Amino acid sequence: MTIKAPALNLPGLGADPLTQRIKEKEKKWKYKVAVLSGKGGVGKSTVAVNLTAALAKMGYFVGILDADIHGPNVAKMLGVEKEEIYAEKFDDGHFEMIPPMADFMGQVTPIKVMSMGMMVPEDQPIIWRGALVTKAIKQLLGDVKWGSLDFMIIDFPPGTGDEILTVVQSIQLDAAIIVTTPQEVALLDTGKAVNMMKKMEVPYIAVVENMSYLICPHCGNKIDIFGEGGGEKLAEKEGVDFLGKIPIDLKAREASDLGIPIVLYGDTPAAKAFMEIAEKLVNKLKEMKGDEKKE
Ligand SMILES: Nc1ncnc2c1ncn2[C@@H]1O[C@H](COP(=O)(O)OP(=O)(O)OP(=O)(O)O)[C@@H](O)[C@H]1O
Repeated sequence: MTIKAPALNLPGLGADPLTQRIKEKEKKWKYKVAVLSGKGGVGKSTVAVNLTAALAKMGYFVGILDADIHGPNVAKMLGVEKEEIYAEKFDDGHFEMIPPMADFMGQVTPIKVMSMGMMVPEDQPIIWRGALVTKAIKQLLGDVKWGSLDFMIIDFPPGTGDEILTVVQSIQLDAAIIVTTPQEVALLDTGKAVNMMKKMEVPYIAVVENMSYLICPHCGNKIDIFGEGGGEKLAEKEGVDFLGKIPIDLKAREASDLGIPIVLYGDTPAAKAFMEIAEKLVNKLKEMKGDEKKE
């Protein structure tokens, strides 16, 4: 007896339950923003965490997904690294992890955090190969009880690898924020990340320049140690937006080690720059989606 052949149940074709769950969850996230960088160490996670905290400070409900499988630091930067993660079991047998909320000095914030670092045992080295990366990222999107969010912020590893591809193929990103520093070596790689986002047809692409200048702690003067405008010129050349510059903040390391974002740590020039960048981003996204602008 022959029967009509069923379609192959391949991941990515929309037939598998995890892909379906991601699609359902995505409907409850208003704005989806990726934070990435061409080069490592430029402060991408610092920008992702502070953008998240700035949005929370503005009254938004924010989820942050740390998709940096090689160096997941977001949870530590938000002070939730040692949390025990609980999960809910569903009737069909799948589990969903419950993301912890970040709290600073006893005050709970509207920030839900989920990081690869929380989900893999610290004492077991994992060799991250393509299929593993894809599965892990998809689980962090679809097997987490994210609920309704104003913003879903995703922090990626540096470069243009599998993690970004998986996310872009799984959900419809609204924006990609590409972090650079003013140095030539960083700018070269930043151009590649911008072009990847263009190829992926992400609707809004913008560059942020981190560690751009120093404010002299004694005299309050701005010191341009790297010369002017590398990130801004690159954005202009590539035809994407430039969202702003963040100065070197001498309190950044202290804040990061304490698990407190700079924007919640003190009234520093970097904190002010992060708030301005977050406001510009909110206004841009609202404008794009035809939502009411923040005054
Ligand atoms: N504006 C800033 N002023 C001072 N220090 C900063 C600033 N931004 C980031 N840093 C510091 O630079 C270091 C690297 O930052 P971060 O971990 O955010 O970079 P990254 O690009 O995410 O790194 P990776 O390549 O590992 O993903 C950290 O010690 C952080 O505290």
